[in-house]
Amino acid sequence: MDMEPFTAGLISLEDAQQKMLQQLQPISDCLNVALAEAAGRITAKPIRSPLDVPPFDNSAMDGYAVRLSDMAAEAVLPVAGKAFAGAPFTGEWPAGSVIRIMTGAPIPAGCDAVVMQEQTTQRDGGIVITAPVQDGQNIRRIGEDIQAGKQVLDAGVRLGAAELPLLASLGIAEVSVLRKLRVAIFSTGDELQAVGQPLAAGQIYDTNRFTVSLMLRRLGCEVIDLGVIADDPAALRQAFSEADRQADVVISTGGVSVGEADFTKAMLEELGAITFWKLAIKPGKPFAFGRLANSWFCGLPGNPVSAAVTFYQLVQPLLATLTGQTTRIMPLRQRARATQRLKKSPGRLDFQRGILSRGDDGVLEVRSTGAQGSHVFSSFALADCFIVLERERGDIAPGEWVDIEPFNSLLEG
Ligand SMILES: Nc1nc2c(c(=O)[nH]1)N[C@H]1C(S)=C(S)[C@@H](COP(=O)(O)OP(=O)(O)OC[C@H]3O[C@@H](n4cnc5c(N)ncnc54)[C@H](O)[C@@H]3O)O[C@H]1N2
Ligand code: MOO
Repeated sequence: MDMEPFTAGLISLEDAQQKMLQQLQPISDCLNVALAEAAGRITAKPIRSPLDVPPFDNSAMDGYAVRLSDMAAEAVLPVAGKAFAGAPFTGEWPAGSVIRIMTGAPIPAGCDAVVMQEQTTQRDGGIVITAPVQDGQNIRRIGEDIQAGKQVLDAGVRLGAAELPLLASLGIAEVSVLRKLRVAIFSTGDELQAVGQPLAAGQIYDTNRFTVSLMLRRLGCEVIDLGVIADDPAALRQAFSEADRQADVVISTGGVSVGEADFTKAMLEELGAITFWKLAIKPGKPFAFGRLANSWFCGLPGNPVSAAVTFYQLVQPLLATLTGQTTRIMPLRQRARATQRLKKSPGRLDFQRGILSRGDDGVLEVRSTGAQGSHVFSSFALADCFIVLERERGDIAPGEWVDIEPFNSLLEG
């Protein structure tokens, strides 16, 4: 097979993820926050419902509350009163009559069923029911959705628009969440200039610290930004130590390959211990992971696409695991049909950037964003998914099936 050179000895993404995640112990420090402040936070404990939901039997329809014993063909039933959501019927309910009832209103005592308005006609100052009535129809029973005491959320759940309204519906005003993870970041490279400053000859703008800090904030972390560190062992040693003192996780970018100004891996070996270095993925090969005295260390490659891809594929599951999350740790993969030729050298697992669409036959299809170099960040701005191409595969022909991972909120606008 025409293997890409220099891929022997690289570890697979799955092995790397497993080696990394199995070492981690989730944090446990927690605090109570008001529900309105809890978006993006992670539950520290399972949450149980203090209430039955619904809290009382109520009507699912606008119509009439009836007793089955009052039902008779063609009978004209007078309306004895009204029940609204928030204003129950509390009077006497004479035999042979019905109660007008609105959706959400408490079911009057003795009521067997609710008949929707459309299945009645008005006659002689009362109503006639025009369809058969089943015992219990259109009544939403107390506790039908959630019973008091039932666990509604696990520990380790990120609170978003699906979870917070549920807690609001249960009247839970405060929730116990994990403290934010503290993540220290720095970029390495003598060539890097901060955005907003003019570029001198040979300089480029620091993209990676922007990417990493944005993704960390989206994941709800507290970011400790140590700036740009020169390609100098003494400066790096100091940055590593300062970051390790302050953070749960330290993330650097650049200097992790084999060049003469690449000191990241040596620093990790000097101040801590390497778990692995060099993955069989493209982009992102020189990613390094290990332990410092107090924190976990991720050395992301300098190329901007490589830094973003390794953050997405490795740092994201690391942060999720450190906060006790157990579901949706890995990006979801699906199959799609390639609409065009995709260039691929065997040897590494490729994460190419793609654009999804539906074919005329309704099948999910994917096309490339174009140039896939690990310095071509414009490939992200056009893309809405990764095209994940297995290690051993070569070029993909039009019509072949490929794995895709739709971008999650880290990469979406
Ligand atoms: N002889 C070899 N050379 C390289 C190999 C290899 O296996 N053997 N691997 C290549 C791969 S793959 C990658 S990825 C890069 C990663 O290198 P480093 O992590 O050491 O990164 P640098 O050399 O510092 O920078 C690479 C590239 O990216 C630019 N860069 C760095 N930081 C930033 C930043 N914060 N924002 C924007 N751009 C950044 C930097 O200027 C370089 O152009 O190594 C290959 N080489
Ligand atoms: O594998 Mo490196 O991350 O291209 O470009």
